Amino acid sequence: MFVKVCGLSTPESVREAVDAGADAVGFVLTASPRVVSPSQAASLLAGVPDGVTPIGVFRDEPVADAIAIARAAGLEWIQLHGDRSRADVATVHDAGMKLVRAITMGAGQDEFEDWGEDLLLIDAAVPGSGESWDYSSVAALPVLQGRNWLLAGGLEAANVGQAAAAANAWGVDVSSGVEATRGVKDLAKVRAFVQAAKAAATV
Ligand SMILES: O=C(O)c1ccccc1NCC(=O)[C@H](O)[C@H](O)COP(=O)(O)O
Repeated sequence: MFVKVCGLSTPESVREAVDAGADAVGFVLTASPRVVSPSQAASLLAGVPDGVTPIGVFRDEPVADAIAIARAAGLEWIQLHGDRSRADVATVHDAGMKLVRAITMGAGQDEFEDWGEDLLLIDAAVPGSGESWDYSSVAALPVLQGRNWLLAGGLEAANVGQAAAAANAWGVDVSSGVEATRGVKDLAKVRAFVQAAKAAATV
């Protein structure tokens, strides 16, 4: 099970996620209680070893702005939430970067198709809100079979195994479920989440 821990803003939380075995870490570079500046993201990157993928997270920014900000932070992967097009995917790849394309569970059928992104992320209606949804609603979608995609929205250590199984997910992403208060990561919750996700059955 691929595990991403998102919304990290301190060296301690990066270290905990990495030591626990996370495959990817997310730095939010858009308006959010978890926002970090490009220079903060750049210094947090120092704690991310080879083999763990650091990802810059954006919501409604034009794709060119997201690319420029991510570059300034030294990031090669970006996660784009909001209204996106196939052309945006090409723009990210033309810039030599990799893309996590985030959609909501209620997205139209076309958005679930493979647009050539490197990873798809299926999230709750409001990203980073901690809201859960009916994870089983995507389990049998033919368009997701054999795809690398991440389940997000309302996950925590206590439900990640069941949620991933219900959705038939390839990987998972968490933010709110590993926080003490909004925007403040709880290191014990980070570790417990990664361990629970890694112990869950993989598709
Ligand atoms: O975390 C935010 O505040 C945020 C703001 C704008 C766009 C994306 C944002 N977060 C993305 C994520 O952290 C994850 O992809 C996911 O939505 C986590 O959701 P949850 O575990 O329910 O907080």
